[in-house]
Amino acid sequence: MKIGLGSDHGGYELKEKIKSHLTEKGIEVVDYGTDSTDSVDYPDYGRKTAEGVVSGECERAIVCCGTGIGISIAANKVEGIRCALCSETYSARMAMEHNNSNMLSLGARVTGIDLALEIVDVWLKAKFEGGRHERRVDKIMEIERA
Ligand SMILES: O=C(CO)[C@H](O)[C@H](O)[C@H](O)COP(=O)(O)O
Repeated sequence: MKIGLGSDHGGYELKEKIKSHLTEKGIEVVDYGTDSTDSVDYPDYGRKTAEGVVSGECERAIVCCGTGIGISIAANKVEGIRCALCSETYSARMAMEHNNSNMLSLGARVTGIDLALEIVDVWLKAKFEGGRHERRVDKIMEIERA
């Protein structure tokens, strides 16, 4: 599985930790930036990372900014993206099992590194349950086509 990663300056350090964490597990990553803590605009990186998922360059992606809010809002504007902002593991699991999210967002100024890495692991391990949830996710995607 290839995982995309993106962040603004506020999420840069967390993105780098996630990159090492995934690489150590043998998971391939595609890094869409940013490349330092110099101030940048989160919509640029939310969009770029989301487009990597939609194009198929990566299967799923993880984005980080200060709160995780701005970058998830930006990512969710890209057609085909379901980006879930999570600050605990239960929501991360549900975001896959029920919502079939293809992107995870984390707030580097909100969630500590150890918890953030646990959230990443839970989200990556979880599987979409389908069934009634498929109908609901299909309805979400219909909104984009309306
Ligand atoms: O987009 C955000 C909030 O929704 C992120 O937290 C950004 O990282 C934050 O706004 C950046 O703020 P800064 O004061 O420019 O570092």
